[in-house]
Amino acid sequence: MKITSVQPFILHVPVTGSQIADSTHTITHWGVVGAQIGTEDGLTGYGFTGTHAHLPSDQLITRCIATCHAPLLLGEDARDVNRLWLKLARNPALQWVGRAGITTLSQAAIDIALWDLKAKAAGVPLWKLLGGQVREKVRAYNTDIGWLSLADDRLVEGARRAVAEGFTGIKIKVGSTVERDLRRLEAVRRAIGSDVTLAIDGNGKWDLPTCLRFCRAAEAFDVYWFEEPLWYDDVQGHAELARATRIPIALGEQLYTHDAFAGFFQRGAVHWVQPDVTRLAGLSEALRVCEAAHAHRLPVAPHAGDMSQVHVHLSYAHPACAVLEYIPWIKDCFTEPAEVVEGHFRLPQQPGAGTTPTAAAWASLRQPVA
Ligand SMILES: O=C(NO)[C@H](O)[C@H](O)[C@H](O)CO
Ligand SMILES: [Mg+2]
Repeated sequence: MKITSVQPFILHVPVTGSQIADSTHTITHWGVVGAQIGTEDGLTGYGFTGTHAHLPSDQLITRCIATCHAPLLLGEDARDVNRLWLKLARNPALQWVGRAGITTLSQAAIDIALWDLKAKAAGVPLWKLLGGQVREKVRAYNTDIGWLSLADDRLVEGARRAVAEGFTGIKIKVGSTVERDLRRLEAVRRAIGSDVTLAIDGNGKWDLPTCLRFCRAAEAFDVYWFEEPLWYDDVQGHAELARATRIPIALGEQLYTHDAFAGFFQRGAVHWVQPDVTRLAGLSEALRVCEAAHAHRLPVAPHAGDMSQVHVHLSYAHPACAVLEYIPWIKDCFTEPAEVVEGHFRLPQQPGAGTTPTAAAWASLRQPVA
């Protein structure tokens, strides 16, 4: 299956309600920045990374795809996913400028497109290619009702709505002030009752004293996990917090390599592991993180950088995966949207990795790649 073309693309897709915010980011669109890989036998694979739709930095990624990674792929056999992953990740010049960052976001799009091709060539959904269904259902939790930009009453109303729609888990954002966030956490727990899992996500904003003060009070509300409480690379801080609170610590959406996860595993600084194929240079590295998490008996909850289009396949096929994030912004851009029915992700049926855009999205949402 010889690679004959590698074309970058950028789609900018509106978020729910025109703008959302967490403790660190305020965005109006999600960036689907990817690669379309053509082969001599007519199959086309699609892969993408996830961004905050900042066009100049999206174009850094597409330039990396077009000028750095594409020349390493043309003429190669698309089935050689492992060999090509190493060829790109260990290319001396590219390794020198970026073992983490633009080059890994660019490689994420390439690697996912190669897995899409592999599954399409086999005529099966990716979860089948990864070894088949290891669980009957994949439970969803809804993040799209928990933004920090929502007023208290809208937050509580959205939590109630998600539960009424069948979600058995939700996640709300924290990272404003301890007092405000505790008030919102209590109001949401009161509204949804004790049977719905309620996670919180700080997106790395607070320092350790603030987290310690918040967790002391927050433990009363049965918090399912505290996601990214501290700065993304702060292993020591997360290890101290993990020992000081009964609230499980979740992290991983900002980590670029399985080595970065290893540091948190070794220090007991994480309980819920959140790899993201769109940041980890693709599915190939995310699988290594899932294997490592499983070896440490830690559950995996992949981050929705792909809005779960690819992670729904991973979650059906890998024994370490336990629950999956639901953010619906981009699902209708794809020929098989990652859908949630009665609180669980539907099992994908189409051949491929769930990354094939619809003609309408391809035509209406495309942005210039250079
Ligand atoms: O942290 C997250 N999920 O767990 C979300 O990806 C971020 O909140 C969004 O990208 C908006 O910045
Ligand atoms: Mg998060």
